[in-house]
Amino acid sequence: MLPQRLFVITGATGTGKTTVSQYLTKYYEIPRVITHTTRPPRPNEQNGVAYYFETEASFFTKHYIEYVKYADYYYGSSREAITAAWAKCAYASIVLDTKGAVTYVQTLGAQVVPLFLTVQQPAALLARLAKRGDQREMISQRVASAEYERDLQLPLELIDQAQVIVNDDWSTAKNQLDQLMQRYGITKKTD
Ligand SMILES: Nc1nc2c(ncn2[C@@H]2O[C@H](COP(=O)(O)OP(=O)(O)O)[C@@H](O)[C@H]2O)c(=O)[nH]1
Ligand SMILES: Nc1ncnc2c1ncn2[C@@H]1O[C@H](COP(=O)(O)OP(=O)(O)O)[C@@H](O)[C@H]1O
Repeated sequence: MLPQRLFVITGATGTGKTTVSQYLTKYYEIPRVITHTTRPPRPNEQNGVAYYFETEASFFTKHYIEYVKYADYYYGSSREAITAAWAKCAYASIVLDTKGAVTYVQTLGAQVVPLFLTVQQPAALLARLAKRGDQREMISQRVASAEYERDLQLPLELIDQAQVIVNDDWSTAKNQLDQLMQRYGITKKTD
């Protein structure tokens, strides 16, 4: 039986975490663990697909491995959700802020494969967020947050552990992901 592994995808807003998780689902059939948030949905985000969208009252009725406050909203992930993803597949991915990524490495140890996404010029992220359809006030609020600033840097706790993916160019990042999947013996399903 394959060992159960969790690809923890982390990095600042706009660096491509969701894009990477969608790529792993589409081409490697790796399901993403859906987390909970009190942030309002963006255009095209569906409840139960992008996140479980919660009110502050409903958020605190769930059982979390960890939860964080990020740019004024709560985000949390449950052990039940990971167990459900692993029931479908030996591998799963989850998209977390760097604080959550560190907690996962410390809690699940070798089962976690952290991927840290970055870009050489963080200023380029603003245009990506606008193109994604984020509202201007939400972009300003996000980039002004201490969490955004923090997540631009690889945390000390992940320095020897994380695969760093510089996502300036998507085809280069994709190649790096394909090589990583090969190393874990995970075959590409479609091209
Ligand atoms: N620690 C933790 N972080 C989460 C969780 N769910 C989402 N996040 C992170 O919260 C941050 C904000 O997410 P979001 O508002 O969707 O912004 P995005 O990074 O621009 O897509 C991102 O770094 C997400 O990876 C969670 O359950 N726990
Ligand atoms: N290498 C890239 N070059 C240009 N745009 C990109 C690249 N990778 C992702 N994007 C786009 O940037 C936006 C933010 O990516 P996303 O995956 O939503 O980031 P995150 O989940 O980290 O906030 C999306 O519209 C996505 O399509």
